[in-house]
Amino acid sequence: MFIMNLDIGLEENTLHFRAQGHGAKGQNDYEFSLEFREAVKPEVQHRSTQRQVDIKLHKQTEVWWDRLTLQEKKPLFLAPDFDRWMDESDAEMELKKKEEEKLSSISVESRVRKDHSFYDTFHTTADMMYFCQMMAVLEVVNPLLGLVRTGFIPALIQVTGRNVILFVIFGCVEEMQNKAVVFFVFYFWSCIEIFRYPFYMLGCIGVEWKLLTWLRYTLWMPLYPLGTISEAVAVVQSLAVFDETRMFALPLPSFLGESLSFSYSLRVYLILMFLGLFTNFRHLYKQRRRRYRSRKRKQL
Ligand SMILES: CCCCCCCCCCCCC/C=C/C(=O)SCCNC(=O)CCNC(=O)[C@H](O)C(C)(C)COP(=O)(O)OP(=O)(O)OC[C@H]1O[C@@H](n2cnc3c(N)ncnc32)[C@H](O)[C@@H]1OP(=O)(O)O
Repeated sequence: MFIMNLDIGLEENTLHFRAQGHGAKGQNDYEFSLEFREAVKPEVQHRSTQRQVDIKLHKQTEVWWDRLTLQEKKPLFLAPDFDRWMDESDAEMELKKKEEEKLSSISVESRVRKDHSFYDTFHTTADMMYFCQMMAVLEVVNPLLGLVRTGFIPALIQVTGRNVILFVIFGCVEEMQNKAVVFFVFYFWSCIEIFRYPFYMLGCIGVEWKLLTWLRYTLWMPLYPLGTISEAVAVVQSLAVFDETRMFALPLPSFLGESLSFSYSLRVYLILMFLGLFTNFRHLYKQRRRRYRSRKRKQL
């Protein structure tokens, strides 16, 4: 049978079908209308093959219907497809299953959304971080001007190290901005500053809180290595991106090849990072000893 001139539509909850078919008995017109018992969604999907036309409609609300059509008497041509037939309890089960699937997809979605906030640290905090790190340049300027007794080299190592990570690795490489490592780097940086800056502020008005002083001179022990390790992870993760995008690649004379990837500079930087960690760790350890030794002497 060949089906031609197919015309299917839905008007006022009534399905209209019209087509011409060419089969064993020659050419025939086929036509029917079905008014549904309850409201159906206005979208009608249909698919026709040489043998049949499949029409798919969805109920407006997924509830059990006592019968399909508004008219009580079933049209003669209408026969159920028993492969898909469901009685009321089957339908209830199906609805329950769908409801459960919906609920579990909502909870997965909200879990994913929560995870997103973890991966979205950069976009939510970058502006604040840029501002703070630009201000942090003063930490290098202050000892130079003799305003504070901070070690110049340790301050330079710390500020330069953080700025390379923030402005170059995270700021310039979009692929890095959604990575979880951003969260860890920012977290370890911030953890110490919550105590260090209030310690300085109180120092300016000649106040000392013992617990705050202890935290300022102790927390760096776990935080500095953790901070440096997270920074190293960020640098390692960015190497491939620099290789691929050729961003900041150094142009070379043609006999040496096209360009030298920035990732090579970063490999050298990785070594400097651990030298920087060692220098600052030693510096902070000395500062701690000086602090507590001088206090003990004062107490004696
Ligand atoms: C040459 C460039 C080479 C580049 C190479 C790059 C390699 C980079 C690798 C770096 C890798 C590490 C990156 C960083 C990671 C992290 O930060 S992880 C998180 C943990 N971090 C920390 O715990 C470090 C915190 N930072 C610091 O402690 C300091 O910034 C410091 C410079 C490292 C150490 O400072 P220090 O010399 O001990 O001095 P101060 O604490 O600053 O104190 C000196 C005295 O001055 C007073 N003072 C200082 N600043 C102020 C201020 N703004 N206002 C008021 N007073 C201040 C301070 O109170 C001290 O006074 P006294 O108490 O009377 O001694």
